[in-house]
Amino acid sequence: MKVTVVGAGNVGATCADAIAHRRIASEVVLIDIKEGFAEGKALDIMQTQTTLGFNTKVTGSTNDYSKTAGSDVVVITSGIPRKPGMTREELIGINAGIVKGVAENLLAHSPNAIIVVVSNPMDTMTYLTLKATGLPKNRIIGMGGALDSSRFKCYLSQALDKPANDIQGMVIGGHGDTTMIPLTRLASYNGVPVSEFLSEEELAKVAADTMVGGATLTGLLGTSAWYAPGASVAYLVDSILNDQKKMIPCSVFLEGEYGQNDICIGVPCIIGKNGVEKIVSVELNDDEKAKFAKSADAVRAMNGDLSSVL
Ligand SMILES: NC(=O)c1ccc[n+]([C@@H]2O[C@H](COP(=O)([O-])OP(=O)(O)OC[C@H]3O[C@@H](n4cnc5c(N)ncnc54)[C@H](O)[C@@H]3O)[C@@H](O)[C@H]2O)c1
Ligand SMILES: O=C(O)C[C@H](O)C(=O)O
Repeated sequence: MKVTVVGAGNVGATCADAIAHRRIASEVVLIDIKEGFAEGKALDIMQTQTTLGFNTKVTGSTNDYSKTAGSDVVVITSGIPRKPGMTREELIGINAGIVKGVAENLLAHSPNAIIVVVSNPMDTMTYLTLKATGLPKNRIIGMGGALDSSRFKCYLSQALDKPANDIQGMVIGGHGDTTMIPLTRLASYNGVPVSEFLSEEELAKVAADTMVGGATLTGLLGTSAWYAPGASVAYLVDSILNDQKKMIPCSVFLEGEYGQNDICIGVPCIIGKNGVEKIVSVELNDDEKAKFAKSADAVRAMNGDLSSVL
């Protein structure tokens, strides 16, 4: 199985590395516009083959899309990241043009690929990719909810002082500082609702920390995060390539689900070899429904700014 990752920067290279060393695909192609950059990252990853014990072939290319031909999955991470104090939404002006051009180049060489969109503002970039390519909605998946949910479980594990892998939880809604919806009501510690162990105030703090999880890291690092984002993309790609049918919150095109139409936003999905195989309808309470509608309004307003590229 072949995966192309566009953008050999922090997230793209970390994702390629995770796909290779976890043996998720037999071949990974990294591609970037910066001369020699993707080739260098690929060579560096290949030099971990014997110490990490994998056989995935990783190659790099400077803007030559013929090298990406026949990819089963393509991941778009190209574009600029935010700096401290910025929102993801402020990236739209530069990233929209990049994502649209990249998606067209990818499809010309891999007409059957499933596209995973990572570049921010991710929900709007996912919508743009869907509209610009005209591909069926099951083949366009925005990655954000997998990352936000892993941060949610990390903060829950710290508040509970319990192992993160014993915790279940999900974040839906937009992938934005104010649009994310950590579903604290449904989170559990080995099946026991976390509300049995944490007060309302403690749960509200976990939710608030989760929502600004990306901004907190951007403040600490001076640019946005890459280890958890890269690992989250690899987790999603694994579910596609190995037909794992995991339930992962992803930004996908809605046609009536969760009361929304003509929008890409985070909802729980079954992810397998056909991409989005099912959108799972979770019964939300009134407060969660109101938050989801508000989140969708904000994402839809951002989509309105795509008129110059669509
Ligand atoms: N969805 C998520 O959960 C999530 C998580 C982390 C980062 N991101 C987003 O991913 C994007 C990348 O972040 P990063 O930290 O890797 O940034 P980065 O600057 O480290 O890497 C981006 C790379 O894209 C390349 N690039 C730019 N235009 C290109 C083009 N037309 N074709 C090919 N490559 C091109 C650049 O040369 C650079 O190497 C940002 O928009 C960031 O906000 C999203
Ligand atoms: O925070 C960002 O800008 C990058 C990414 O969306 C993240 O959540 O880490």
